[in-house]
Amino acid sequence: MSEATAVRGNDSAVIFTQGLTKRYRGGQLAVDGLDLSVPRGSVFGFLGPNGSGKTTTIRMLLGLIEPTGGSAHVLGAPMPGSVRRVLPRVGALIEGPALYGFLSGRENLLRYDAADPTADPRTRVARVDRALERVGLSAAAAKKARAYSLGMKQRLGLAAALLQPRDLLVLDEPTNGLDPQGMREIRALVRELAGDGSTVFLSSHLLDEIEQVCTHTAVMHRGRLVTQGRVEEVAERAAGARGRLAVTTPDPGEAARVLKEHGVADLVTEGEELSGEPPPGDLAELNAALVRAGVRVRAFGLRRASLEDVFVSLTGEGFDVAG
Ligand SMILES: Nc1ncnc2c1ncn2[C@@H]1O[C@H](COP(=O)(O)OP(=O)(O)OP(=O)(O)O)[C@@H](O)[C@H]1O
Repeated sequence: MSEATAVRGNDSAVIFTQGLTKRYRGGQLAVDGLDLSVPRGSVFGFLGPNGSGKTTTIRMLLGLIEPTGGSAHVLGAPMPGSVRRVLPRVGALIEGPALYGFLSGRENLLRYDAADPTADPRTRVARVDRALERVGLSAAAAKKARAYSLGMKQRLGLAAALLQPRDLLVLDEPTNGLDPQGMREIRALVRELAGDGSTVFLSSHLLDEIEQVCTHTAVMHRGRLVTQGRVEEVAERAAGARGRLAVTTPDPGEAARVLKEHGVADLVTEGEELSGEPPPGDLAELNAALVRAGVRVRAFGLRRASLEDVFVSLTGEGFDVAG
């Protein structure tokens, strides 16, 4: 059936939850019966609008709060019971890194490394320099952290998560608050980290971020899982295997008539762009029919459904609603 089932079968899930649930003391059901399966080596995008339960889930996965129901396994071990065994193998960046503003970037990392009882002090400096280099902060390493931009602070947080080799990186909204350039840089860095073989689990409320960076995704809505799997599969599953037909033309009225006549359903016209459900059969014929009718076609093709389409079709709501 789904990717999740396959992963369960071959035991390669780095994160695996069953019925994971968190009800806060005030009664708020923040996460409701979550079954999550994160394949080894994936860049897994945990997607949902603000308030959909992402941070609560991450906090449970890292053993920072106790679930009120269900179970969570991280790197094969139950959480929060195995925190001591699991956390040294997990690099985490949650809710912005905690930094000392009066220390330089390098000094912050040296301190961070010194707080890790498993870190060998003799190799500390080399380790810190390698991490700084990895995130592109070598040149700014001597600057005080308070003079860092938000993007540089995020990089420094990532560097802290990378001091040791990690099997899993957990990043909670790593591009939150960054300008477009900062976002691009952090995304490129995440791709690079994933290329090194660790599994990356990142949360985001940005659909295009997940589409650009991730191999897999799980979509949350009001504490519940809406769908999960490979990004392309998730997009296809909800919108039908073929996606939507998209036509650009300066003759939208005539184009709409021809498309309808040829069985294109759910037709939407926005200026010179038309889109609709493609009819069965050869689309080349449809294109030829447009041209025969005198429609000047600028572009004609199938557009893959976006994660936004998926979210809207599965929840009946736009993505911007807060849970
Ligand atoms: N400590 C808490 N006590 C009570 N309710 C909480 C607590 N933390 C979060 N919540 C509620 O639980 C729900 C899920 O919040 P959570 O922070 O997990 O969502 P999120 O998807 O991470 O959103 P955001 O991106 O805004 O952080 C929200 O309705 C939130 O108000």
